[in-house]
Amino acid sequence: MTNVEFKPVPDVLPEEWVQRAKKLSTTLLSDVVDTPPEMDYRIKPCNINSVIVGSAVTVDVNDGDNLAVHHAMYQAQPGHVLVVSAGGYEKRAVIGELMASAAEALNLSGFIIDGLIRDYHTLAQSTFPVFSRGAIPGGPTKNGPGMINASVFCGGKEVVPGDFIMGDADGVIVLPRHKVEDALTRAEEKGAYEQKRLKDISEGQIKPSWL
Ligand SMILES: O=C([O-])CC(=O)C(=O)O
Ligand SMILES: [Mg+2]
Repeated sequence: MTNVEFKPVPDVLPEEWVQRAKKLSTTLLSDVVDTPPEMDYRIKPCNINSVIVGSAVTVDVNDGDNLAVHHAMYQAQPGHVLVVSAGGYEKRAVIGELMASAAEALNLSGFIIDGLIRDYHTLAQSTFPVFSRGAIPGGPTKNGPGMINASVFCGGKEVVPGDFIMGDADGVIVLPRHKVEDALTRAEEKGAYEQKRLKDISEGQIKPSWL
């Protein structure tokens, strides 16, 4: 018996969305949606080069406890992002290099933690995406309780299981699935405009035409 509760695991994202998003950025997607999609700006990647795109598997934990995160890792499938609602707790880490290594071996897409991590030196050099509010030496308890795949708040944003998650050096955004197709198309258009502007700047046409 465990004191961790489970709800159904959401679908992964269509691979086409993942590939299109990986050519874009959180800033381009943020520019084209009407409601601010960002989590708290302090949730950042351990490795500045990390890019994460995937479908949210949510985990709700008590302060500094990670029992439910362990369970969620073995429920999730390749293409899932583990979104851990850890209440911004600042006295213990929720995961470290052992859990990140196991998640990578399971081909999960990465972690978004509304709390702290440890083993930062390793995670800062790892290509496996881990986003958090920072690092602390103290480790988690493993007592539970916890809830997997209920709607949660993470970094001030509601995350519904299966939501589109993207993170990069600028932070993490969350989109409900019904907004993704349109957002990708509009972000691609904005991206093409920005490429054109950069080319113009490099060729000496510095002042934008709209000014
Ligand atoms: O002990 C833990 O659960 C967290 C940790 O340091 C690791 O995953 O390496
Ligand atoms: Mg460790």
